[in-house]
Amino acid sequence: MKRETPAADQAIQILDDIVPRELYRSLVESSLTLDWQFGWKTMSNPHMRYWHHEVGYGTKENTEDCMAQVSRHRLAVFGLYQTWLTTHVFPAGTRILRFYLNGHTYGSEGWPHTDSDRPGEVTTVLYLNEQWQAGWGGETVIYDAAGDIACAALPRPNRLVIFPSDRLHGPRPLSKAFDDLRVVLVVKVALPAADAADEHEPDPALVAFLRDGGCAGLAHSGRDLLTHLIGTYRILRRRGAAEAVCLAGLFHSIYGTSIMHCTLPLERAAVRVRIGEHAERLAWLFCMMDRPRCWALPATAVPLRTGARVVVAANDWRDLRLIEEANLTEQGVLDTRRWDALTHAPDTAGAQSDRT
Ligand SMILES: O=C(O)CCC(=O)C(=O)O
Ligand SMILES: [Fe+2]
Repeated sequence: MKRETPAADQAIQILDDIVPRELYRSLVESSLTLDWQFGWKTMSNPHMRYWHHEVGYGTKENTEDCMAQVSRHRLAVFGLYQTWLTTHVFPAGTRILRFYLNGHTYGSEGWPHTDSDRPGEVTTVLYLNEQWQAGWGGETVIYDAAGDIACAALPRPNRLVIFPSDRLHGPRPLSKAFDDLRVVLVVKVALPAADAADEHEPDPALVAFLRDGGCAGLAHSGRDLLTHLIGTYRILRRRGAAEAVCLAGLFHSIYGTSIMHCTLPLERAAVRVRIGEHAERLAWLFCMMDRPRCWALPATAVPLRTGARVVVAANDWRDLRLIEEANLTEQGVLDTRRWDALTHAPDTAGAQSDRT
């Protein structure tokens, strides 16, 4: 009986060369420096063992966002990749549940499995081998409901495969002719529920306060300042940042900054009443700090625009960097070099809070 070729499976996407080239190269280079552990297994066949490096510290049962752990990895490029995924591939409100790399050699195999049985979750597989020959095998195969092959993707360089996590899938064995490590970067996400669209929006009363203060009339990064502030708030919410940090992000340049000189009629006391003392102080510090110079300096002597120096507490310093990262991401100007400077700047923050 002649079998019809199945129509393209809409739920599966194979995307070539969409990860920015510099980011991809950096991921490949980073994968060569990792401490790999052998013995990772797929529950569907525990006899099959392979190499593994965990970045997101999640498990299959995990439903919590692990973006913060990914950002804390020694290699900043993983944070950069998750930022790219959650701003360019997935909608606002997407949570990252798993983030790891697997390595297979000839003889160390995976096995067909599902990643989750919860609906609304999606698996992404990025191949990190810089060349691939068809004869080497190692395709990621995604099966249909009848257990037949719906899609087979060769692990080609800079190829990203995306499919629902509840679909049966797995890597095919490698040929003996392949004498290297097949490396995949796997990120599993939970898409936002359709009715949770507003979860990442700021309080309309605060937006009205900023608009009344003149933020909508002030040009910023090709748009107006209010749009930029709301975008920064959304990014921080997506990252799971604390409420005060998100609010500081929403107000982060209202007093002017070393880059943007503005004098909006916004009184510190009025802002404090609306977003709380802690958030206001973070916003004020962010405006006053001599950025970007301060990121390369220790938090024990943070230079302000006035020439004074203050001591910033360790937690506040980390939160201020998080705001800067969201601020630059929102403007689309965060490149690897800037990210590294932010995340690897001296972290010798002061023990007590500044009193400015
Ligand atoms: O290596 C692959 O092709 C698939 C990886 C995978 O399915 C997983 O890590 O859950
Ligand atoms: Fe999987």
